[in-house]
Amino acid sequence: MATDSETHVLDRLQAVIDSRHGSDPETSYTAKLLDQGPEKIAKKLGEEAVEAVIEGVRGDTKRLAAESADMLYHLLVLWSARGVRPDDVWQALEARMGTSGIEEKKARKKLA
Ligand SMILES: N=c1c2ncn([C@@H]3O[C@H](COP(=O)(O)OP(=O)(O)OP(=O)(O)O)[C@@H](O)[C@H]3O)c2ncn1[C@@H]1O[C@H](COP(=O)(O)O)[C@@H](O)[C@H]1O
Repeated sequence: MATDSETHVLDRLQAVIDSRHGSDPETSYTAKLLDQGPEKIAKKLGEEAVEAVIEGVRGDTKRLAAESADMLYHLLVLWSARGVRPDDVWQALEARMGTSGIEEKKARKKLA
């Protein structure tokens, strides 16, 4: 069985988020978000993404890292609300490894 240090923090965070379905929104921010539904969570993710973009443009690396963490947390909450499994995303990324970004772009155009 994998220990905490062997399991990626995103997978551990996803497990905590998943466990918050049905928890008290007064004591859990995740439960509060999940109660509000995927549309509200997606809107919140958009706001967090904009904050990360702003720090990316400003170039403050510490603030960019902090805003990136906020953004990733909200993305994981959205995955949980919509039933996307992190492994699905990791597999999509794995499948693209070894192909260039340009090839990936051409493949997407063919699918469209
Ligand atoms: N990683 C996070 C995390 N990142 C950001 N946030 C929260 O996201 C919110 C973003 O701040 P904002 O100012 O944008 O929003 P806000 O004004 O607080 O909230 P809104 O009313 O606008 O929605 C803050 O309240 C942060 O605390 C997080 N809340 C929880 N987690 C993780 O989720 C776990 C479970 O949290 P609970 O469900 O709260 O127990 C925690 O142990 C953490 O590991």
